[in-house]
Amino acid sequence: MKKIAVLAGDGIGPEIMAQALKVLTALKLPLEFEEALVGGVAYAAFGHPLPAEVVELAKKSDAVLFGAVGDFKYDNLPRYLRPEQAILGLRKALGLFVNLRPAICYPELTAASSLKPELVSGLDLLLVRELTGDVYFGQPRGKRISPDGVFAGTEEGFDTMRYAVPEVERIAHVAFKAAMGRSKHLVSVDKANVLETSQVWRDTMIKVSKEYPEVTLEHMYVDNAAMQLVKAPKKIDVMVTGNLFGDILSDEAAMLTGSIGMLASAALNEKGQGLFEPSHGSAPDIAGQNIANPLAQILSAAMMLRYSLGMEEAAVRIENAVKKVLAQGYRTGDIRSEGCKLVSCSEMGDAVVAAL
Ligand SMILES: NC(=O)c1ccc[n+]([C@@H]2O[C@H](COP(=O)([O-])OP(=O)(O)OC[C@H]3O[C@@H](n4cnc5c(N)ncnc54)[C@H](O)[C@@H]3O)[C@@H](O)[C@H]2O)c1
Ligand SMILES: CC(C)[C@H](C(=O)O)[C@@H](O)C(=O)O
Ligand SMILES: [Mg+2]
Repeated sequence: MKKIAVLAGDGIGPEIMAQALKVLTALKLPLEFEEALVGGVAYAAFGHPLPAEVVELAKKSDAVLFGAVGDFKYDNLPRYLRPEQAILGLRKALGLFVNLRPAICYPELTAASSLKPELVSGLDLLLVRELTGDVYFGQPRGKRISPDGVFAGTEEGFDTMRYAVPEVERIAHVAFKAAMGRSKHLVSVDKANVLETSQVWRDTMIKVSKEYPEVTLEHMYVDNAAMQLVKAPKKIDVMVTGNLFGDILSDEAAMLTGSIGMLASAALNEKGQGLFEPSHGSAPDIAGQNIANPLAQILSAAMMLRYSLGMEEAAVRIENAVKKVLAQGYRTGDIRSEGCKLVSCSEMGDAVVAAL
């Protein structure tokens, strides 16, 4: 029996999580689920977005299935109490430095993509994002009275962008291994023309590339990468980048697949333990209406079966069921197209269960 920590969170989190649980339950796998509150709902109940018990639950579980956290009503809380700290805190506490975000454009969704069908048809791009370093976690950071410069004496915010060589090495190995199993072409994204952090990143990528002579390593500045993603995304197969650039580029990549509601995400540590969540947020604008797309959450559950639980066959069953419901014409509002069968969030979950 494998133990899954189920952390649905805020906004659409509980709505999409219910669909993923429906699908997992229908597969009759040896899984037991333990639910807990995180994010804004945990702050409201316990005064903290990530209670210590939840970290313990996550650590002793075989995997974490995460929904989404956040609500604009918490925007004025200090950073350490904001709902987003739940996901950031879990990534740090579990050492989840690998983030895999596959951007796959299913044939039926080429019309829903933000790009012309010919640019995205057949798209299957893997974004490998470093997840526990960079400006997200670098110290020092804070707010202070500016000590120098033109704006000295005024309030300023500051963060520290940093990457240590071993930190880049370990994500580089993940990315090169992924490239070895695919087209043997790796694009590393940085801003080495401006940032010291990126120079360390690039030098380390070049050093690690010597261990993978079959892989062609290409470097791209992040501004160009943002452009290439919409110009010719199929020229990119595996893309590796840091935490901040990866966050931004993954939302951009999501729109090539038709919707942010299609982009699954796996966060893994050295032991293969993982947290699985859709790449999108809590979508407060559509929460409570049963209209969110649950497919990224359902596909994240499939990634959980594959990467943390060794249940490849069940993962493939879910992915095939998703392909089937799309072929059958079922669409939530975000991926609707002419002639489709427009369904609610829960109806989409039911359709996937029926298609298993
Ligand atoms: N991992 C996470 O938990 C996570 C990720 C991103 C953002 N957030 C948080 O979520 C909150 C809202 O952030 P945001 O609005 O910038 O980003 P968002 O991803 O929540 O929403 C952006 C847009 O995409 C739409 N959308 C998102 N998911 C969808 C789905 N499954 N189906 C249909 N439409 C979908 C939303 O309706 C919205 O219009 C913020 O508090 C933010 O910090 C959390
Ligand atoms: C909610 C936020 C902290 C998170 C991030 O920036 O990593 C989200 O945008 C994501 O992409 O998972
Ligand atoms: Mg993001």
